[in-house]
Amino acid sequence: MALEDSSDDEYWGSYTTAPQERFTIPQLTQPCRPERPWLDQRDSENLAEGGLPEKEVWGGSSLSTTCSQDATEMQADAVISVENRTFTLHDLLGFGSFGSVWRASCIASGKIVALKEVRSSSHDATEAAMLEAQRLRALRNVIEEDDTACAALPFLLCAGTVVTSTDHRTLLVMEHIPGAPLQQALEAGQLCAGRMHPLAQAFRVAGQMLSQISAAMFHVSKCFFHRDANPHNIMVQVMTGKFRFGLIDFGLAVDSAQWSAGGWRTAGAAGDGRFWTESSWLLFSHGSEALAIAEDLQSEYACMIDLHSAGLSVLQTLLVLAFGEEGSLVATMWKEEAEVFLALESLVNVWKQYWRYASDKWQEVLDAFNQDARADVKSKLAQELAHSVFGAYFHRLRAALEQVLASLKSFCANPGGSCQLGSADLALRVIEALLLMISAGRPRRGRAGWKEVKELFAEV
Ligand SMILES: Nc1ncnc2c1ncn2[C@@H]1O[C@H](COP(=O)(O)OP(=O)(O)OP(=O)(O)O)[C@@H](O)[C@H]1O
Repeated sequence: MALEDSSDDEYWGSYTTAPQERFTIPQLTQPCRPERPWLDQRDSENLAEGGLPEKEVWGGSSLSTTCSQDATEMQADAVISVENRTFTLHDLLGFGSFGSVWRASCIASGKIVALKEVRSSSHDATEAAMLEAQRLRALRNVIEEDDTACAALPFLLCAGTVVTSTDHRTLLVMEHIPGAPLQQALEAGQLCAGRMHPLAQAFRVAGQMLSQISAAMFHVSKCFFHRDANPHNIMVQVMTGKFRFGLIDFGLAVDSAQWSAGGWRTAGAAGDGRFWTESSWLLFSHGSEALAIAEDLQSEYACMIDLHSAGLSVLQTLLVLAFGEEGSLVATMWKEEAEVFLALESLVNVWKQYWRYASDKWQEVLDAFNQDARADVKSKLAQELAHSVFGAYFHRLRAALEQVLASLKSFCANPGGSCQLGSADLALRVIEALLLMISAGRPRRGRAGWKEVKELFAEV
């Protein structure tokens, strides 16, 4: 089977370290950054052919480019100008692979914003930062007066590039999404229950996450596939027992209509492999021709990558909160709920196996990426038929979810006992949503899938 040229691979952001044995959540530490082959060759050709004329880059307002010998250093209290507006930097929100993101305030309005700095010495990297700005600006147009959805997205406020004597500095000023990345919040135990039973808390968090993310993604999917929707990029804020979720980092987003109509053939797999579909692994290991002749998997790749990765993120959150990092059963079994607990226990066991396998494979990919041995790892994964192993895990996860669903239905049919699940009805909806989202190579869903999930949580 012919392998794709390695230049088709897109950059996987900050996922240079993957967890080893823990089944739960990615490690926080992200020490080394590889090179930045983040723009795939064909993208860069499109850009070079004039795909983004300078004046149109920012979707309406012109690109602000200034020349300077010396760009102001990013540090607390520094005053930074972007497109005729000035901002004071406060504190560092995070490092991405491409730069730092600061909490800042607009001096004129006092509005709190997130200000991302991307420094680049290559033309391609600067254009990719511009492309991200363009996507963030386009996001605003896709929201149809839906406040919940708006709150969850980092709309662009303004952007510009400073050309210094040594490099280009692109600044993106966007809506500040409060809170912390989900992965970080889970590790720090920020979402754990107070007095509530961990299972009830797990379903409550998962329900709110599904409700808010589906409301935002229902709109976003009209325009984009995010391609990296996972606990690194899902933000969560805890506010007196409520959770506010958001989605950041549209650096890998693609036009969803073009993508579903075949555009997927021209880009490599992107994002964090632990949240990929079977079809993403097939594309990565065997190349796009192999995916082109696998009808169902092609359809999955063309329509379901965000649903699937967000679904796995919710499942991980649910299980980490319900069972703790070791995946052990903390619940005292009550007779009425015993069947549900047993089904959940089977689910967590399959998840642990899945997570160990996915983490190992992803680590192999990252190691190869850092050693410039991508063709070798693809060939190894192709020989092992790794995509089929992923597919088998997704079938097992879905079967375990079906079991939980059946046990919940029978529990709901005979109510009366003590309920540590909190609301059994909410638990049912969470599991139904996960079955809509986590894919085992099933055909088309796309926006329809987000609509179905959104409707499940309409009144939550
Ligand atoms: N709009 C925002 N509001 C609040 N915090 C943000 C926002 N955007 C980014 N951050 C913070 O900055 C960090 C890095 O941002 P981002 O992921 O966009 O950078 P990146 O260089 O694209 O990273 P990656 O390596 O993940 O691709 C995030 O993990 C988050 O903590």
